[in-house]
Amino acid sequence: MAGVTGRLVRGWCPRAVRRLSLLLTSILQCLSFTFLPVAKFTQPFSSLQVPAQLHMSKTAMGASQKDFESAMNQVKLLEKDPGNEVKLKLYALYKQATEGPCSTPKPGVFDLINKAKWDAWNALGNLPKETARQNYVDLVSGLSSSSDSSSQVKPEADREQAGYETLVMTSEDGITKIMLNRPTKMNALTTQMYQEIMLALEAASKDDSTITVLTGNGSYFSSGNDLTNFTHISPDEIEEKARRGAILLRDFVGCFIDFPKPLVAAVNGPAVGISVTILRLFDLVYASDRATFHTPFSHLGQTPEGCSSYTFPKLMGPGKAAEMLIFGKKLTAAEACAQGLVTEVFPDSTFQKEVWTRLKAYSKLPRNALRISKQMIRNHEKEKLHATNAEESRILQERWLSDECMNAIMNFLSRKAKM
Ligand SMILES: CCCC/C=C/CC(=O)SCCNC(=O)CCNC(=O)[C@H](O)C(C)(C)COP(=O)(O)OP(=O)(O)OC[C@H]1O[C@@H](n2cnc3c(N)ncnc32)[C@H](O)[C@@H]1OP(=O)(O)O
Repeated sequence: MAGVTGRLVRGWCPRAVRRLSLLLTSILQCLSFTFLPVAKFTQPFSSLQVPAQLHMSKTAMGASQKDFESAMNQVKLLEKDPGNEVKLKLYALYKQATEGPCSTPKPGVFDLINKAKWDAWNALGNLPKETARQNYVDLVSGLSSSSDSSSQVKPEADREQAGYETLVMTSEDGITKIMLNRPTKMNALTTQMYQEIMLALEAASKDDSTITVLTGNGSYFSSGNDLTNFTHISPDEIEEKARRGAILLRDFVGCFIDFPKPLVAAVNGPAVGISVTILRLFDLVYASDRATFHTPFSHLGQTPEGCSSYTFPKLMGPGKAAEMLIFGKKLTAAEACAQGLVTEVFPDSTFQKEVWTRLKAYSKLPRNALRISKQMIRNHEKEKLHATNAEESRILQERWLSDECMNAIMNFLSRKAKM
């Protein structure tokens, strides 16, 4: 070590050489931690949760305390992460079986994980302790057998993460891919989808991957907010729905603002509304030349979100931002690239191959350096982004109650009926 340092700094004073040598030694020590093998995933889920609908099959007999304890031990030995949804079910059943119905105060909206756990437990209502215990045992037994069989066929690196209904989440080659999966509805974002994306981002931020990618299944990246989110609401519920929608929007966009690792959008096709505005919160945006970028907010009686009222004028100047955000001008992929919204455009025929080859190469770069550099670039404006997000959500809450907005949504929904 001292020899290497000595060669590097020939001609320096001995004290400086000693200091540099010490510094290099400590850097190498730190790096050695980075290369330690990742411990096998055996995180205990004992504090986590079986669905209420996991019927009453054996409930009449009831699982014994011994069966229950043995199921808790089995959970700790699971080799495959059963996914967030199942973990939440395990958690809720465990709490119900041991403490009875949920009576603790509801965690705040920003406390995402504890709120999801509280919601799952609370959803079990007055399910009797014995039934919860039996359902827990049934669920774990199902998990153990499926984990036995799946481990024989699926390689560790390519496991699809269970528990999402509107997404497909996979981790492979240091890349976690979150794929929007409602291709027949152009990946329009339902309330459930916003929530699942938040959970997926939370999981991706903590997993071993280097890069996280958001993409769409089918011909669209996403057609934005699902306009049916605004339907089936009785007049006395409207204000409460708008209030909750604004909270959901703020939390959703907040997850992108705070995401700690390099985040890439692989825009496989047209993008509309919120799926366009959040792109400025990604570190790289790769687009197929078939993609278009459309924010028809005024047409819908709505206003910009995803921090675009701040990021777009800063990126492309107020005039170009106004064309998009106020007048709803749709950009081609090449135009979006010229405005800096898209990093690079690829021919649709080679989009997948080129993007994934590029990302696989990037994912081999030192993970911590990528993460720290991303945070250095992003930290400057985080506060401003959160303030913008809160303001945009507040204004949209009012817009959703306006006649302009309601009429525009009714027009869209009645369009098919008129055809
Ligand atoms: C709490 C969060 C708030 C966040 C606020 C966000 C603001 C926004 O995102 S605003 C943008 C909202 N999105 C739109 O305005 C797009 C609406 N959709 C369309 O204009 C067209 O569907 C589209 C141009 C995307 C595609 O047109 P086509 O190629 O003609 O396909 P179809 O219209 O036949 O679509 C197939 C199928 O999907 C349904 N669909 C598509 N997008 C949406 C959507 N955003 N909301 C609800 N449903 C959507 C469409 O109705 C069709 O369904 P079926 O009729 O049942 O086949």
